[in-house]
Amino acid sequence: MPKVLISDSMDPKAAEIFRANGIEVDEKPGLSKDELKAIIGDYDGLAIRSATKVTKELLEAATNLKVVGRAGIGVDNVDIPAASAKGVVVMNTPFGNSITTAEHAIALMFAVARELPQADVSTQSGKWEKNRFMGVELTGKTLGLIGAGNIGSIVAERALGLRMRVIAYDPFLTPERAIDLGVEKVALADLLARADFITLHTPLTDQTRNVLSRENLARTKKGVRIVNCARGGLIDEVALKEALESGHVAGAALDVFVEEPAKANPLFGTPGFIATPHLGASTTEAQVNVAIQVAEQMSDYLMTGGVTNALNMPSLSAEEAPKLKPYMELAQQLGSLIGQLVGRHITNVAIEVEGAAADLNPKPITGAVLAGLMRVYSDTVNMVNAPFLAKARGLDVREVRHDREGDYHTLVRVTANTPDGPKSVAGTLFGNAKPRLVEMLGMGIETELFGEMIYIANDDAPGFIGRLGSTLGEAAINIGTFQLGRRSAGGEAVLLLSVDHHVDRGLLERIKALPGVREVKPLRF
Ligand SMILES: NC(=O)C1=CN([C@@H]2O[C@H](COP(=O)(O)OP(=O)(O)OC[C@H]3O[C@@H](n4cnc5c(N)ncnc54)[C@H](O)[C@@H]3O)[C@@H](O)[C@H]2O)C=CC1
Ligand SMILES: O=C(O)CCC(=O)C(=O)O
Repeated sequence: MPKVLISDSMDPKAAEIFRANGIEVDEKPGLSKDELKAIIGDYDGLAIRSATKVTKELLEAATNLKVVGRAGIGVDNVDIPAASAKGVVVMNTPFGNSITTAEHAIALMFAVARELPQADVSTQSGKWEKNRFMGVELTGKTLGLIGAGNIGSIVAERALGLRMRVIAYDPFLTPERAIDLGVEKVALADLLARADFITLHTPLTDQTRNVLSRENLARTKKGVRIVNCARGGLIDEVALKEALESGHVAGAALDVFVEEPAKANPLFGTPGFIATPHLGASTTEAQVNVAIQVAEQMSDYLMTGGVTNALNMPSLSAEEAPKLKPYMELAQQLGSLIGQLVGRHITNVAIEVEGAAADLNPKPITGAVLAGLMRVYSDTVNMVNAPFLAKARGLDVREVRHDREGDYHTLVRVTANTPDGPKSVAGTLFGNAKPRLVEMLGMGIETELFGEMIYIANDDAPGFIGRLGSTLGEAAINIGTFQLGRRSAGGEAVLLLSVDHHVDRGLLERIKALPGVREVKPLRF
């Protein structure tokens, strides 16, 4: 039974869903880094929000971990390259809290326009400072969105409803989408110069870090009001404090900070400044959404291999997964066979699909071929880390999709280029479900690939099979299946046999010494 740890506070629905799926679950929010490291080795899955930091160090201790699920959007608390290298899938829930976070941005925009928190503190302290709190209307003002993805788009929609004019800086926003949203796509400099309000909705990346730097803050319109419900690090906090103090920025509301939890921050106490403790996603609705979604996605992966919203491997929809599963098994077997045949001498690999296979998403098939192939380098390789391992080894991978109709209704062929020339293997599915090898090194041969097998290349000559049978019999090795293929009568032949027992090196040497044998290799699937 797989085990999942929920290490941040999460709606109880998550644990319910894990249990309903036959997964054991422990809920331990608030563990220290060392406490988490000490127990993480027991778990197959880790469900988190933003407090848990999934570092390289934690991943090294996570010897059984298969999946990290982020109940939320931002994954800057997960070292994704390290997770990928370890073969751990990282998933998020990209939509569950978008409306809630957009609403928080709108709420902060109102709060900063009318200084609501400051007015509340003043009023409850017995002052009646009607003249102190002179606000501004949102109607007719220009809102500048930095980032117009899911959350930015919802903010735009709401702001247009409030009769604001919306301009957006987002290099990935297409002109068509901008028209659909009713926003004007602008350059950053234009946005800074024109916006009365700026809200930020991008992830924190090397490109977005400090997007509101000291220089860019200086380029904003005097009296601008700024809201950040995305990530700390998008704004230079010290420069923002100084801009608030000088009056260049009239107000700022931040939900996110460079250092979180933000127990102390340069901005605290600055006039015109409002803070919330990373509450963007904190509504009952959003927390239920993300808890359900993350638990369903993780359960699906742990119990069936289905992949949704993964950040480091191709997704497999519930519709695609059953169709792709036998292909992935076939692809993994073919990758494994070619890897075992040619060892580490591969410089590039081509994965060709034709017939029914050509209509499928090629990425999972490629991932599975590489997972099989890269086993020659590592025992811990899987679909997640195989493409990274292949890249690290400088393996050039090509996907080819043929429209032609071949001899088989569906076919996957894997060709590896080696210093001795190209070597290929191909397979099909019997009954759309059972993987079968149908071609090996250019010769037709039909067999399942399973358990312990022996590959022999030999001269096609009378008496060979008898001698081979006797050699195996003398070693008390029982043959399970036995398949032959040959290039031409009396020419090169290949033989694939499955055996019920492990074949030791001595026996392989004796087979190799038989007359007519060109090559012998043990295979394991
Ligand atoms: N405060 C909170 O509790 C929450 C914060 N968030 C934060 O909000 C961020 C945005 O979330 P979504 O809208 O769902 O993500 P998204 O991926 O749908 O949108 C992000 C947008 O940023 C744009 N972008 C990327 N690089 C950019 C750049 N250099 N300059 C300008 N735009 C750029 C992208 O093109 C994309 O349209 C998340 O990454 C997360 O960090 C999300 C949920 C809750
Ligand atoms: O889980 C939370 O409260 C934070 C949500 C968040 O920041 C995100 O989804 O990116």
